[in-house]
Amino acid sequence: MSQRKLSRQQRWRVEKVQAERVKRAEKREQTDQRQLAEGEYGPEQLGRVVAHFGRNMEVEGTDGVRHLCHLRANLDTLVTGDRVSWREASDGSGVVEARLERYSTLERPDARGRLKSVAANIDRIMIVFAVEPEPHPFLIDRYLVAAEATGIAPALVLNKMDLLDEHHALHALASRYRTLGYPVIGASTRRDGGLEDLIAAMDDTTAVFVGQSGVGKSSLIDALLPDESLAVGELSVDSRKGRHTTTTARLYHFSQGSGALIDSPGIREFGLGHLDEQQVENGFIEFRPYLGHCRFRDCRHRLEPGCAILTAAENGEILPERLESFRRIVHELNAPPR
Ligand SMILES: Nc1nc2c(ncn2[C@@H]2O[C@H](COP(=O)(O)OP(=O)(O)OP(=O)(O)O)[C@@H](O)[C@H]2O)c(=O)[nH]1
Ligand SMILES: [Zn+2]
Repeated sequence: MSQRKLSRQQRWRVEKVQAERVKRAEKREQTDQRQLAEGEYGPEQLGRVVAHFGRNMEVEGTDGVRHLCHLRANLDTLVTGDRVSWREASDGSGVVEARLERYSTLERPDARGRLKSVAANIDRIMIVFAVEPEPHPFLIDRYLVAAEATGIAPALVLNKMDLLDEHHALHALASRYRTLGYPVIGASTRRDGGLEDLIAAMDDTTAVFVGQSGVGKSSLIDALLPDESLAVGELSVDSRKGRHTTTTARLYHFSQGSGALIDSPGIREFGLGHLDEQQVENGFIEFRPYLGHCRFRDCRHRLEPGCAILTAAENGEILPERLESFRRIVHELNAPPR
């Protein structure tokens, strides 16, 4: 082995030449990769995230076919319901290149109490209540306020119509909400054609179903979706903190009509989280024309003189039941349950 001692200058020159070689090689590789990518991936196309697991997701193309995709490194995390631009690889998998702007998001607090998006581009929050368990108007109002705070239009679904008799007080309740401007859609999973109105009302929309336990959300969803679609949704995910099971929100298409549903246990619990006082005020849609017209700017609509909300209630423009719900929700905010 010949040992040649290089002068400092020689060594410097060799290093420089080598560095340039490395640089050229890197550049060539990048170009190769780009060419490879151009060749390997098809053209950009639109799609929708129908399930996601960290940086991997299922994307449904405009042809309705689902592809396992990964996310380009520089993109933020996506959520179910996101509309994306993606490209298909020769093996049927794909890469998501960009996210289209979201027109709505559903958020839930994470373990640390920070709000996190769980689903995007939802058109309707379907608040399910039922003939039994007997619905409490306060709870319906609570869901309505939470829905209004998202900017996503709520609708009410009165389920178990097969148990409803003609004189039932629920007719009055339904008409109260219709008068406020909310659609109230009757449904029954126990009656032929009992879901027709619901299917029609949800055409061309992506919805979520929320509502208290026992109102029949699972039964409705089972009846609306094609048989094979329910056994999915759970996936074990490795994270640095260890292995745990997460349940992702999933988008399903109805077997009839053109409606779709995004569902997960977390989404079903929507509406029970924290709201601030201003969201509560604004969540009572019939209060809106009066807000800002009270004598005191920080009026809380209790006993204050010159309160526009109280005056409207005295004049019959705001129902006493709704004012009562408002007070109860505000009270809960200030004295949260233990
Ligand atoms: N009579 C009648 N019963 C129904 C109807 N839909 C659901 N049920 C019954 O109501 C009960 C509750 O239904 P689920 O679908 O489990 O209700 P859920 O809202 O999913 O309840 P959680 O899973 O606790 O959130 C079950 O015993 C159903 O069989 C209906 O349209 N009519
Ligand atoms: Zn007031």
